[in-house]
Amino acid sequence: MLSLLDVTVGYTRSNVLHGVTVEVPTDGVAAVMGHNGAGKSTLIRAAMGLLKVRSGKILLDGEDITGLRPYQRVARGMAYVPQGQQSFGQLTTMENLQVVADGRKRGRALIDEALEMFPVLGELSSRKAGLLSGGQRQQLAIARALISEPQLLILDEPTEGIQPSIVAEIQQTIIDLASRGGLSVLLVEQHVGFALDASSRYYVLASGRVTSSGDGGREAAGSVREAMAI
Ligand SMILES: Nc1ncnc2c1ncn2[C@@H]1O[C@H](COP(=O)(O)OP(=O)(O)OP(=O)(O)O)[C@@H](O)[C@H]1O
Repeated sequence: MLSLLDVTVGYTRSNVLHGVTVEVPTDGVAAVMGHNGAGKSTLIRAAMGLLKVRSGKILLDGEDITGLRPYQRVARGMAYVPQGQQSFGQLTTMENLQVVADGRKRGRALIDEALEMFPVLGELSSRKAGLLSGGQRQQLAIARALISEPQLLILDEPTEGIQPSIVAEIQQTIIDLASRGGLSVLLVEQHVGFALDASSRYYVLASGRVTSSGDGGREAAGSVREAMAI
C-alpha cells in the first residue's frame, strides 16, 4: 500500500532518518516503534510530504509520490492524525465532524458510522472539543480522519497520555478498522504491547535506522524489546 524505500530525511544539514525502508501492507497495520527521538514522527512527516525526502522513494499503491505535496497525498486517500489530538477547540464535537463531512455525498452516513465506532462522541456531541478529555479528543481526531474516507490512515502515538480504558478502545477500533478491509494503517506507537497486538507488520527505529522488523503479533515482543533494549 505505502512503501518508504531507503528514505533519508533531515531538518538541518544532518540527517534524522538514514536509509529507512518501511512497508504498510494493503488492508494491514504496520507499527513503527522506538524511543523518544528515534525518528518516528519524522518518518510520518516524510510519508505525508511535510518533509522533503533527501534520497529514497515513497510509493503509494506502486505510484511514485515522492515529489507530491501533502494535499495531493490527501487527495490520493492518505489521512494523518498528528500527535496531540488536534481538532477545533471552539467547535463542538459534532461541528468538528461536520466540518469534514460537509460536501461529501455520504456525509451523514459517515458521521453515523463514526459515532457508532466511538459512542462517547455522540454522548458529547454538543460539548466544545477543547473541553473533551485527551482520550475523547483522540477519538474525535480519528473519527474526523475516518470521515474523509481514507485508504491509508496514519496515526502518530494515538495512546500518548491517555488512560488505559480508552487505550484499549482505540486499539480495538484500529483492529476492527483494519479487519473490515479497505483501509491500511501506519501506526507510530511507543507501547510495544498495543502496537504488536494491533499490527500485522512491525518496525523498530533507533537513531533513525530500522533495527528490527517482522510480522506483528505478540510473538514478536521478545525481538522488539531486545531491539529497544527494554
Ligand atoms: N523541526 C525540527 N527541527 C530540527 N530537528 C528536529 C525537528 N523535529 C524533530 N527533530 C529532531 O529529529 C529527531 C527525531 O525526532 P522525532 O520527533 O522524529 O522523534 P520521535 O521518534 O517521533 O520521538 P517522540 O516519541 O519523542 O515523538 C530528534 O533528534 C529531534 O530532536
